[in-house]
Amino acid sequence: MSTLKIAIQKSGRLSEKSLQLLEECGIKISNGERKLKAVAQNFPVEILFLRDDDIPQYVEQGVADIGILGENEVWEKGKEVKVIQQLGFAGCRMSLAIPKDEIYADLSYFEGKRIATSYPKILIDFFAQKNINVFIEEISGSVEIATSIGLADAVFDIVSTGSTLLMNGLKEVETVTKSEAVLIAHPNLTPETQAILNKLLFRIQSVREGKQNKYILLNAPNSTINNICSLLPGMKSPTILPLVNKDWSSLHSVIREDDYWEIIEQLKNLGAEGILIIPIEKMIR
Ligand SMILES: Nc1ncnc2c1ncn2[C@@H]1O[C@H](COP(=O)(O)OP(=O)(O)OP(=O)(O)O)[C@@H](O)[C@H]1O
Ligand SMILES: O=P(O)(O)OC[C@H]1O[C@H](OP(=O)(O)OP(=O)(O)O)[C@H](O)[C@@H]1O
Ligand SMILES: [Mg+2]
Repeated sequence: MSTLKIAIQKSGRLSEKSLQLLEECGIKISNGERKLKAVAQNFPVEILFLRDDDIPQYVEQGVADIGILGENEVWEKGKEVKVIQQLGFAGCRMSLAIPKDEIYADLSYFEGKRIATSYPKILIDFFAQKNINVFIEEISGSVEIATSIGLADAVFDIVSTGSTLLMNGLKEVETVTKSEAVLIAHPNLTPETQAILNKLLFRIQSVREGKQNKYILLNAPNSTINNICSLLPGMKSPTILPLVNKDWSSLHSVIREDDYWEIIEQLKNLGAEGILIIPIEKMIR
């Protein structure tokens, strides 16, 4: 029987969330300490635990069928792989930073400067597009230290909270791009592995939709229930149930996580009471 080979990061920023996603998709993996390969007990997948930098190459070669990694690594490696799904975690930006006391006006600051980075390809492409000449110092980690040790004039690296830059006396001056974890696939999967991938994608989609939405229950006077329904259209339409108090109803619906603080004010103004917002584990439209 065919299996889908999934490459995930062995240890690092993406490891825990990648495993968690597979578990939320109902895939049971028992990875013994230090094992680099695991077979799921209840779904035809094999997990390969790798360095994230190597994942694009393995997926291009077909050693792994799919992989989970930061989109930044996909751009940097430039391999022949398909990005098939944004995964909504490991969100970060890739920025240029310079010593905090430097005066900065615009990108022309970087003309002729030395920039330390672990992402030379992304940076070369960026400055080529802007017609600015820079010298790149490629290093594989601790990039933010480069200016203070005299290796470079500026750095280009991943930024999330900005605290690494701050601790190293740097300021962020340009965001070059934004990245998050993505699922990539080999461009030509066999029909059998593609069928397993389709099942997995369906599960990922329902987990992601679940996270992006909330179940909402509330009580409201019958006089305003129609107005409330138009605020909360739900998946098909809201459910309305009578309360023992004949002038009131209970309404059940689904609301997007991003919208609910906004809408809750309006619901309260329409007389809604006893509003409950409940997490959804999986959602299938
Ligand atoms: N501070 C951060 N906030 C959010 N996402 C991040 C952050 N740092 C890195 N990432 C994302 O996580 C990915 C993996 O980062 P990590 O630091 O674990 O990589 P690494 O040191 O290259 O690991 P490996 O040993 O597997 O090569 C990055 O490519 C990026 O997409
Ligand atoms: O803006 P911040 O929230 O401070 O995050 C940014 C830092 O996070 C990453 O490194 P990581 O901590 O993963 O260490 P690494 O050097 O092992 O990659 C990245 O390379 C930055 O250094
Ligand atoms: Mg790496």
